Amino acid sequence: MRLCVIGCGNVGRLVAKNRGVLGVSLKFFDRHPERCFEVCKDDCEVSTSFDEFLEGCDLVVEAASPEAVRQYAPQVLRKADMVVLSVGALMDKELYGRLLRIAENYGTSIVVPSGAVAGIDAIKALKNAGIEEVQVITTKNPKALGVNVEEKTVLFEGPASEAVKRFPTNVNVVATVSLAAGKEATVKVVADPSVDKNVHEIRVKSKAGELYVKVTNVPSPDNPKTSLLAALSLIETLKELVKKQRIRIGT
Ligand SMILES: NC(=O)C1=CN([C@@H]2O[C@H](COP(=O)(O)OP(=O)(O)OC[C@H]3O[C@@H](n4cnc5c(N)ncnc54)[C@H](O)[C@@H]3O)[C@@H](O)[C@H]2O)C=CC1
Ligand SMILES: O=C([O-])CC(=O)C(=O)O
Repeated sequence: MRLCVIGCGNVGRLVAKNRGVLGVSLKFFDRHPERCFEVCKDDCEVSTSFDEFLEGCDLVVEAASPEAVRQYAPQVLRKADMVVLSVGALMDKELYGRLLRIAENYGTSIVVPSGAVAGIDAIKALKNAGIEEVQVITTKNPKALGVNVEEKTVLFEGPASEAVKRFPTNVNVVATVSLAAGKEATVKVVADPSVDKNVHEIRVKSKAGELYVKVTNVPSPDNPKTSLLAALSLIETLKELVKKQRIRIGT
């Protein structure tokens, strides 16, 4: 199995480290190819042309940016299944619809890992009973959010589709929650100098009950915006996709 990864940053590096566990051969692409040469050393391939990168891929992982989803997903889905981490891009209804149509026509799939949040399994299940309300509060250190504030400050309040535009590489989770719920989440983004974790609180009200989930994530050492859990969630998703599972746990 050849796994092709767009993005040689923090998450791409962790995929490379887990190559043995996944039992795949790896090929990387990044607009900064030097990052891929650093990640790969001698034991994986690096492409500097996207067309060449796509050749022979069994599964493609996007671990780059929402812009990369817009740029490459239409081409990828004509050839292979694609795991998308920059889920915020899918809040664009036109792009979302277009990608689903391509996937339908070419028999491929888009896979969205739970990423930096928990509870996606229950949200999906609750959707079957009808979801009335979905809220997400994301709190991070100001440095992770790229702002300089001295005290706890609400930076944004509004719908998920606006939140992902304002913070494209900080709140992809609100898109994942919205897609799982089939309803756009209302979002609050908070910068708090007293926190050194990436905290996401999810509240869902449904006819089958209420859900409150809080994750307090350790940031990745190489990119404080991205929780370690997001990369670990991708690794777990990839294990399920590349290896024949004799048992599947969770919805
Ligand atoms: N779904 C989720 O729960 C989460 C998603 N993420 C997202 O996952 C993605 C990867 O995260 P990290 O590895 O921490 O980011 P990173 O910034 O460390 O690495 C991203 C790499 O992708 C490359 N890249 C970006 N746009 C590109 C493009 N258009 N074409 C080619 N290369 C491009 C960059 O040069 C960089 O090397 C980010 O978009 C991040 O926001 C992060 C955390 C949680
Ligand atoms: O990793 C996190 O805590 C959340 C994040 O950056 C995102 O959703 O884009």
